[in-house]
Amino acid sequence: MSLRVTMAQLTCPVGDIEGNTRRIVGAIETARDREGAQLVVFPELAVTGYPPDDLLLRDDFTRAAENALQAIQAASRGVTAVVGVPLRDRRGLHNAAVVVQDGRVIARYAKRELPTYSVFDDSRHFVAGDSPCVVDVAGTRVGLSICEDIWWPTPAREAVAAGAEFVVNLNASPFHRRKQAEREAVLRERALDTHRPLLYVNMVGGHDEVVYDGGSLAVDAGGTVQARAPRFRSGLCTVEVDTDHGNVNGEQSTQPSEEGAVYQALVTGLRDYVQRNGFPGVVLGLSGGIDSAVAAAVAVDALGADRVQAVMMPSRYTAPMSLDDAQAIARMLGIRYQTTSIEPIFQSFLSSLAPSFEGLDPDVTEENLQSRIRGTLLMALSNKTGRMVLACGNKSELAVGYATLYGDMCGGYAPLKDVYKTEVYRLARYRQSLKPAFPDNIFSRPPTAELAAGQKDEDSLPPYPVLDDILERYVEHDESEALIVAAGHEPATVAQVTRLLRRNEYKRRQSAPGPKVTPRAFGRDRRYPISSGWPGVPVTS
Ligand SMILES: Nc1ncnc2c1ncn2[C@@H]1O[C@H](COP(=O)(O)OP(=O)(O)OC[C@H]2O[C@@H]([n+]3cccc(C(=O)O)c3)[C@H](O)[C@@H]2O)[C@@H](O)[C@H]1O
Ligand SMILES: Nc1ncnc2c1ncn2[C@@H]1O[C@H](COP(=O)(O)OP(=O)(O)OP(=O)(O)O)[C@@H](O)[C@H]1O
Ligand SMILES: NC(=O)CC[C@H](N)C(=O)O
Repeated sequence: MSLRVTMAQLTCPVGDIEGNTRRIVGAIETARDREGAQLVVFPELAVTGYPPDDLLLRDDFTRAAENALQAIQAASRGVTAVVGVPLRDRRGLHNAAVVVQDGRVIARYAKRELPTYSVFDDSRHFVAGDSPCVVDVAGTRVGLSICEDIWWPTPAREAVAAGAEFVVNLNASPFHRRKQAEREAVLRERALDTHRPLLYVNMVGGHDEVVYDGGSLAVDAGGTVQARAPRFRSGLCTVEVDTDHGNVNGEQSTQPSEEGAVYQALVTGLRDYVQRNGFPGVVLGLSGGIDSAVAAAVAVDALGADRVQAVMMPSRYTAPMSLDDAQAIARMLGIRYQTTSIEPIFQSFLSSLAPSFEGLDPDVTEENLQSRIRGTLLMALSNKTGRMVLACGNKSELAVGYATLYGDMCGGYAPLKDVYKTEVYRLARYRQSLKPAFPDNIFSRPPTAELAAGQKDEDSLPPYPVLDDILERYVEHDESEALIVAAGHEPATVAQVTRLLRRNEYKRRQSAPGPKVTPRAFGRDRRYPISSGWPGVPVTS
């Protein structure tokens, strides 16, 4: 027997039940009429988008999602579709999949493994299912599973024990570096365990702090990937599942490089944040440094050059080279560019504060004032034009608090929030290889905040390759300080970095959201207390 199945790799914005229903109905019709599909499989919670978070606590929301099934049901004449939707039964609310066939609902399946780690919070809203679900589609028995289910052995094993000839898996699986390889390894393990083909259908698009990268997969019973859908692009991917031989026939689309995937995740995250929140464009401070240069390139690739506005705001500390480089970046990217000196405002602030600061030496206070003046000017431009401000800081800076609250941290979205400084350089090189966007200077100049005379980042912080390695070990791998020292880092440097990391949780908590691209991002993913007595900070009460 063989079954023609369309993996509907859709974009499903959270809360847009009406729009998602339209997209699902359209995909069912196209899959049936154009692709000749007998079965169409959608991503996890395609009706509501994922994760709807506490919208799920509202009866009116879950009822609207359930009502949407009527239109989807009606569209299923002559075909079978598996659609992700929250469903309530007498046990509570489930993260469910509904099977519609020929205008009728023929089965309901409740997700069994509810992830409550990383960015996921399924147990907060859902009750876990406890049994497999196998449906008959044109004489072939198909087992159902939802996202996290496939990362564990039991759900697929039990579906096969209940007669499934292959298993479909509905996903809302967020991107991070090397995630696709992790998925392929898990699917291989599951196929080898069950001796059945598996179809893995993922979502596409940016939702606040996560990005779905698509890349739906079809794996044969021997665990070999036989079809790969494009990454970061919505569309239909149709495969033929041969259940007699445990084989799958489909197309292999070209996959991006590791750097290309991270860059596309940033572009997708920013584009969808701006679109879903209705901004006409973005505005950013362009300093001539590498962070704002890469943020500007991401914005151009996400929105088009005409929706990106850059402002150079020089002070007495701005080197002529910074002005030249900022102008060159703006010209190469083709974006609107203006120069607004902060000097008169800075001068006026200093005069107003002079009586209060009498007898006190200049310090970081005066540095931060410049940054806050820039933030204020950018917010004024935002208010006047409707364009959202981009915060251009990177993960290394945010980790150690090397950023100014209400200054360079000001903004609605931070595209580089989960990108270490060393990765910013790699992304800049990747982007430059596609189409020149930056003058060579930005690769060779030592990073500087230019908030004081002759300032360099490395005066305050360890060299970025050292800093980033310590951060990755501490943040992503939870390594102890002793382990990081044993890996070859200076004890004093490790102590400095981890102390700064712990002390700056308050700053990160006030930072703009940005797209997760590492296995552990600040924000929804890494949840640490702000006030904490661990380790060894005595609590005074
Ligand atoms: N636990 C806590 N909970 C809540 N609030 C807390 C807090 N601890 C301090 N604070 C508050 O935070 C303030 C300190 O934070 P903040 O004012 O940001 O200032 P701060 O962290 O002291 O300084 C900002 C640093 O970022 C550097 N930097 C690097 C690159 C670029 C830029 C730029 O701006 O372009 C800046 C700059 O050179 C400086 O070293 C304190 O004065 C206090 O008001
Ligand atoms: N002179 C300036 N004009 C406009 N914006 C600025 C200026 N200086 C700083 N900014 C803004 O503040 C942010 C933080 O500055 P920071 O120096 O950390 O980054 P950068 O200049 O982009 O890169 P680098 O760290 O490599 O110098 C910048 O990304 C930019 O958005
Ligand atoms: N929505 C989910 O259940 C996702 C969990 C899964 N392990 C993933 O990230 O791919």
